[in-house]
Amino acid sequence: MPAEPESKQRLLATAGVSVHYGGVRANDEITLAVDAGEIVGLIGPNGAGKTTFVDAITGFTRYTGTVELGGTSLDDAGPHRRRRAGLARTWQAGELFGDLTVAENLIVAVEGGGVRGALTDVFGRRRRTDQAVWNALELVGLSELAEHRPDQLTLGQQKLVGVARAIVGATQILLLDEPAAGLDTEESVAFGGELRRLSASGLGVLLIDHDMTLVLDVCDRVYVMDFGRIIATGTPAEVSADERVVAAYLGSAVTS
Ligand SMILES: Nc1ncnc2c1ncn2[C@@H]1O[C@H](COP(=O)(O)OP(=O)(O)OP(=O)(O)O)[C@@H](O)[C@H]1O
Repeated sequence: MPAEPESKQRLLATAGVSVHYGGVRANDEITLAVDAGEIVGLIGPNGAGKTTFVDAITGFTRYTGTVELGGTSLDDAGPHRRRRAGLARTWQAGELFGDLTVAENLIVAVEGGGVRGALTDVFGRRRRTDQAVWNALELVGLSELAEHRPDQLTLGQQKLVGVARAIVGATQILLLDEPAAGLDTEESVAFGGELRRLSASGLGVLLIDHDMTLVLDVCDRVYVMDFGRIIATGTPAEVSADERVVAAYLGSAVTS
């Protein structure tokens, strides 16, 4: 077997991940990898099993198979330990707190325990949090908007706050579940540029989105899921030319 190129550092590796919901085989033997600095797409029709996969690897739903981060198994770890190990996710409905500033939205996420507890925490802990919050905002290019409220931001910027909120603290892999939903073409292009900048910092990104232009533009590799299985994988050019993928998902939208 050919050796992996030395420059690639494997961060996330799953093997044979399967999830059953009653009689539904929501994930069927999913084997997938994300390297440092890489953006990997996971696409497929509604109900294909994409969110289930994120739920499984982040420890929110039971699975069989194996999930490793940096060569260490996470299979016995709950969601909090997986997050502390460096696996971060966004949620499909990732609304921000409208009454809090951008920075406060991140502080609440990292410290938990409610808004008041987070904002009145002891001095030392706040300082560490402030640094982590600042770093996350820097990574998505929003540090100048830290004291703004969400309604003073464009929708694209609000989406980036959601990304920053997910990566506060040590993060190796970022799992993005439909992060560009609702963005217009221009905002989606700008969002994609920020994702590329973010991955260039060494983060591995798994991007789930129905915006095919975004996925095919920013991803290094793409996995295509249908009925819980991976039906194709390759570069954006390879998967968009794959007949099975076109039949299952892409239709004429991308090929035209
Ligand atoms: N908690 C659950 N209990 C039972 N069935 C579920 C549960 N979550 C998902 N499913 C089923 O598992 C299958 C995969 O759903 P999933 O939400 O993972 O798909 P998806 O690819 O993320 O879809 P979408 O693109 O619409 O978000 C579907 O048949 C769904 O109805």
